[in-house]
Amino acid sequence: MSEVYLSLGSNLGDREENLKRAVFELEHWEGIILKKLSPIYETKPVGYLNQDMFLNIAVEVETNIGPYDLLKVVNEIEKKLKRERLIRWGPRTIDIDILLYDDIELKDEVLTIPHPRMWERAFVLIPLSDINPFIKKGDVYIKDLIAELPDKEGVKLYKENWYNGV
Ligand SMILES: Nc1ncnc2c1ncn2[C@@H]1O[C@H](COP(=O)(O)OP(=O)(O)OP(=O)(O)O)[C@@H](O)[C@H]1O
Ligand SMILES: Nc1nc2c(c(=O)[nH]1)N=C(CO)CN2
Repeated sequence: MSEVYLSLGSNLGDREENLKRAVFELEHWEGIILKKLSPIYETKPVGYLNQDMFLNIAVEVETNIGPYDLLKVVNEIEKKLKRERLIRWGPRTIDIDILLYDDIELKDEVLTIPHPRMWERAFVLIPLSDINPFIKKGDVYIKDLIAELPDKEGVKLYKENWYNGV
């Protein structure tokens, strides 16, 4: 089994319900074991600023599904939650990014792991550090990366203990 960390975000529709439904899908997917969930954070949009606030979480799963097939699972769950890609980095009911998959490094036209922008995003690293503060980029712990990120002020705790299924 592999240890995988995911980042989930929603800023369209019932954001919390979208996150719950996505986690429910992951939890009940064959070959995926839900291990840890972060609290929910409300976060200022980065990249494309003219959109509503996001709710973001990080999730740890164990899985025997390989990285490329896991991406297909992620895309299927996004489709199930009616994700539409209207504007790059724009509003979405749900977005699921694969952050880390064991210690593998992948970079091709389909999949890049570690996720290429995770280290510069407080909305990713703050929930991730709740799950595992010992994750490092090289020799640097993520809490020390967070301290340097300009968007860390835009990440606010929204709700803890928000999911009953785990
Ligand atoms: N680690 C990854 N996790 C999820 N998708 C990835 C990853 N690496 C590459 N991709 C590819 O990126 C494509 C576009 O992803 P998406 O439209 O969700 O980008 P985004 O989430 O809006 O922006 P960002 O990638 O900056 O978070 C996906 O269809 C997928 O093929
Ligand atoms: N706060 C926040 N900003 C974003 C997010 C997100 O999940 N949260 N996702 C993006 C594209 O993946 C772009 N910008």
